[in-house]
Amino acid sequence: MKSYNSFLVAQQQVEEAARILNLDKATTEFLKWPQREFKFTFPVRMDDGRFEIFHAYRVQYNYARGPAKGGIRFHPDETVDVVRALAAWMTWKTAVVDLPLGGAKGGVVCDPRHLSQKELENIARAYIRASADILGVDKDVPAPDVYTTPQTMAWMLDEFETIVRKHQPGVFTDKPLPIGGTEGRRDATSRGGVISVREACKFLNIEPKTFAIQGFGNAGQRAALLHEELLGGKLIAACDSRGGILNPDGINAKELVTHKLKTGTVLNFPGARHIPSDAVLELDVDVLYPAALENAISEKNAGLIKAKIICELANGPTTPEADLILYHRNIFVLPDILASAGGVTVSYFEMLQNSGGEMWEEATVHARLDKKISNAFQSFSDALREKGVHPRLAAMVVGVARVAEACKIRGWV
Ligand SMILES: NC(=O)C1=CN([C@@H]2O[C@H](COP(=O)(O)OP(=O)(O)OC[C@H]3O[C@@H](n4cnc5c(N)ncnc54)[C@H](OP(=O)(O)O)[C@@H]3O)[C@@H](O)[C@H]2O)C=CC1
Ligand SMILES: O=C(O)CCC(=O)C(=O)O
Repeated sequence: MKSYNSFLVAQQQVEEAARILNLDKATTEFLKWPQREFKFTFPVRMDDGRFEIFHAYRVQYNYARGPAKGGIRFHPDETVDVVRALAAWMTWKTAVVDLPLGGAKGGVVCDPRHLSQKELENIARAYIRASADILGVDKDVPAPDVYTTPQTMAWMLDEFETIVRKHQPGVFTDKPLPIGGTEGRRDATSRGGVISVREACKFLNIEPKTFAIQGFGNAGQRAALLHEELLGGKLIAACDSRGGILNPDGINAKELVTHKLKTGTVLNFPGARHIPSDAVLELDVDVLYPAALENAISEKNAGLIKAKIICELANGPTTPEADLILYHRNIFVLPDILASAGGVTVSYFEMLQNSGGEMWEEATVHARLDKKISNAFQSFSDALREKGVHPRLAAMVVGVARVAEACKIRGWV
């Protein structure tokens, strides 16, 4: 099977957008690379008394528009190139939703599924001891990503504040509420995605009656609940890393979330039959939500996809070859840098509340998020119409143009 280097994919996407925008050579080259990247190696004491050595990264891709921003992932397959790609996509994502932020991402090579809570805490704190000097409200602001949670942010914030010896809640977002988190952040990624599906359905004149979800963690679970609640559709299939389930008559999203939280998997959900995880991508549904990892949709399966709309809650789930196949098959891709921008948008609201000592009502967060995503969809659909390119390229054109403009105004290129 062909393997993908996500960073090469991210660089190719910049080149394509730069060509449409007629960017000069220096600007294009500058935007193809991270401005700063850090590699950390640290020992952590494990529950059995041994020390284990962990490798970790933080990539600050571009900060022309504001402090670098993006999650920290704990995953066994993490590499510097994956983190670079994720940091690049954060840069275009914050620009597409027009936030005064740059893009960053971090990662620790580890498998949380085989670590205790104490070991995870030790890793989180060690990561901050290694990186504290490059983080800050006006430098770089992390958040959770795959296999990290608000609890991870709480440990990281505590370690950071112990080092700097003052309260700095805005240095981490998607924190638990009692230490400065915001209402509405936990489901913000999925809420943003579902809002973008609502806008796409108006744009395409489609009714989002049935949907399937690949990946059933934070983003996937909340998408299941919110699609049902806001758009009224029926969930027919879902999967996680252990396998998938299908029930064409419909799966109650709330019951499936409860089942997943109780048993750790979507498997054995009453009334549904088992299917391979990847089969969830190929079902005949109105909307497909990839909500797991990169490169799930490639030239291998793009020809088999039957969804009308693909809403990319995951970062980088579709390869460039698949983008073209889907475009020519008239399947509408809501690209990650728009569809998954709800999370960072509400993270920005959290930063605003932390700096002003405010606590917004949940309804305020939801209304402001809706406005941001709806406006971003408008810029994206304008670019689609004006440039006549496939959806990811249209979104990239919006994001890259804004970042390039900020670099130029600063006199960088
Ligand atoms: N959290 C956020 O705010 C944001 C997240 N994203 C992106 O959304 C995606 C999911 O993140 P999030 O929900 O936070 O992460 P979680 O760790 O909460 O969930 C990840 C899910 O993906 C599943 N998974 C992993 N590998 C596979 C596979 N091969 N096939 C099917 N499922 C798989 C996991 O399965 P299992 O449960 O069995 O481990 C888990 O259910 C990532 O791409 C992330 O970068 C994007 C924007 C913001
Ligand atoms: O809220 C954040 O800063 C993290 C968002 C993120 O990591 C993402 O959008 O991929």
